[in-house]
Amino acid sequence: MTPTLTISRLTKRFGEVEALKDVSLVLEAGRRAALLGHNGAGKSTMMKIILGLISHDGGAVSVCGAAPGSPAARGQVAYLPENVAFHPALTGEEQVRHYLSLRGESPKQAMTLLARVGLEKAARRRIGTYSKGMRQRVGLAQTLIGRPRLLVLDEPTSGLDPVSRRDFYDLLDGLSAEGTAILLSSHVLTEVEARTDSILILSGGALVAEGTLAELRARAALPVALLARPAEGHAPALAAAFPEASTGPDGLLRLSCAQAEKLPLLARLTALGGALADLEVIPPSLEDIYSHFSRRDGQ
Ligand SMILES: Nc1ncnc2c1ncn2[C@@H]1O[C@H](COP(=O)(O)OP(=O)(O)OP(=O)(O)O)[C@@H](O)[C@H]1O
Repeated sequence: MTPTLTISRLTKRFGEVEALKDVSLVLEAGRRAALLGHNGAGKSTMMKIILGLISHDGGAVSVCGAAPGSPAARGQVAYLPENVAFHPALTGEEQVRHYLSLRGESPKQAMTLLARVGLEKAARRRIGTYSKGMRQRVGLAQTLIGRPRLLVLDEPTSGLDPVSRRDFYDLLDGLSAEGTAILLSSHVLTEVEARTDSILILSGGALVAEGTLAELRARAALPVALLARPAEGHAPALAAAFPEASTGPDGLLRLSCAQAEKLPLLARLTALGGALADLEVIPPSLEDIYSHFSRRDGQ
């Protein structure tokens, strides 16, 4: 089956700026990919090219087998911008009916779409009275018109509280289970970890990493930190046993090792028995992994 989105060796230049450099990726039906990257990394440029809003200089992009921006591609792709704006005086139902008419679809579907995103009860209220999370749901309802096979969502959860975010991702899970491919940009690493199938990191226009978080974690091979609390009166003995460790002002012994050396180090520490009051193992954080890959020149 043709992948929903195929990008090969994509390049885009704005004058002196190389916004995208040789980017290749494939997004299969039903897969959810998170696009991460620093400000100016090229995320919006990539989304605009996929949507057919701007042209590219080199390489190829195919949306469900069609060229971006062609009628065939436009019928299969939907976009939710970061700052979605609706008319505050319209009700949710009126707004979605309007979009349905613009797409040549029956406005009667409005309530079904709003129910799909959990807005059936508020559908007849003015959008001006909606919370940010509810407005995002109107936006998502609008993207579902015509059952697109690819959703492109630009920071869809920015400004949402944790519960609204979880609800939003629950909706996306349902859509991906039906075969919709989802490409979303985000700066919230913790949410994309659990709620997407793969992570794409753009840095300076290049795709520098692609995979599940577990794969990226393994590839980054960042050190693991261990914090050991000495038992009363055992701090000097512990420090002597681990000369490579540093002791913080909190009295904790700080050690760092490669992932493969973690168990031998733990064994050495636990062999000390009563000299140790507590031990904490701290794996590299999502931020550590992200900054490992997205480091820009000179940073
Ligand atoms: N129309 C344009 N004209 C000139 N330069 C542009 C244009 N659009 C984007 N750029 C440049 O291309 C690079 C990539 O920009 P882009 O907007 O794609 O980044 P981004 O990853 O979406 O950033 P952000 O997270 O801040 O939205 C930046 O250096 C930007 O200044």
